[in-house]
Amino acid sequence: MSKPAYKRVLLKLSGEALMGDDPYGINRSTIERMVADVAEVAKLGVELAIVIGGGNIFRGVAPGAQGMDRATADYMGMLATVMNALALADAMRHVGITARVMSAIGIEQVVEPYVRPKALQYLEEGKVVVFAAGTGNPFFTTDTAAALRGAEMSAEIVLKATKVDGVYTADPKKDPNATLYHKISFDEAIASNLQVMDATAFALCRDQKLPIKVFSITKPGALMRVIMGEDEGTLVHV
Ligand SMILES: Nc1ncnc2c1ncn2[C@@H]1O[C@H](COP(=O)(O)OP(=O)(O)O)[C@@H](O)[C@H]1O
Ligand SMILES: O=c1ccn([C@@H]2O[C@H](COP(=O)(O)OP(=O)(O)O)[C@@H](O)[C@H]2O)c(=O)[nH]1
Repeated sequence: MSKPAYKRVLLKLSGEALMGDDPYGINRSTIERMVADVAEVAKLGVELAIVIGGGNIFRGVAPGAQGMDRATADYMGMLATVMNALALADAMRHVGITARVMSAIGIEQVVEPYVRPKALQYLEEGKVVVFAAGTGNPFFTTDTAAALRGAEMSAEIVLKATKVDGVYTADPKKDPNATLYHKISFDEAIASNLQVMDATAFALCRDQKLPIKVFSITKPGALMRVIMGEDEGTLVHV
């Protein structure tokens, strides 16, 4: 049997993908399907660190946040990721995977704080670590948190599981003529201002020589194919 291509990965799960076809929130069958994919990979012995987004919850409260101070709205967004992280860890428990949630902002009664050596220890013990609250700072995104935690955990690659199946020449949701890249360099992605990930995340990964794979979370078996090093999604490389 072929072996996984990676020993340790940082998986960024889109918050917005969690809502499935619902207008906002967490869709039960969607999260169960995502967790089934993750469990399959964890059972291969691949060490999994996960950063989860918050767009699915934050989008629901966004109309009420209009005109709000940006930093305050961002803290609400970070709290949304904590809710998703708790839901994700609980769904993993249901399928026999031990997960630990660590938060970048202090809310000790709810989840333990992020402590790098502790996170590394969990990974070595074969537990899945779910990083909540992004970087803990407003004006950042969970994509940047994925780049940061990926570097801190010495992950071999950042896997961005999103709603599209890779990086396109333009936003495929807006431009029907956009074509998919098989691979693209960080410099090219930044210079072309491709919006699939923010420039801060791209720059951090480029400087740390941490490659990114962008692929679809809704496509059956895509995560496993990425883990096995098969041809799937787009590789963003140095
Ligand atoms: N050049 C591009 N290639 C692929 N996707 C793009 C591009 N430009 C914009 N996008 C959009 O970026 C979205 C993914 O980024 P984001 O909204 O941050 O998702 P996530 O919730 O996964 O973090 C895609 O759904 C896609 O519509
Ligand atoms: O380090 C971070 C990470 C996230 N956020 C806030 O949390 C929200 C939810 O994260 P994101 O949009 O990245 O989630 P996703 O796109 O994956 O659903 C963001 O919009 C920001 O408002 C933040 O302020 N700092």
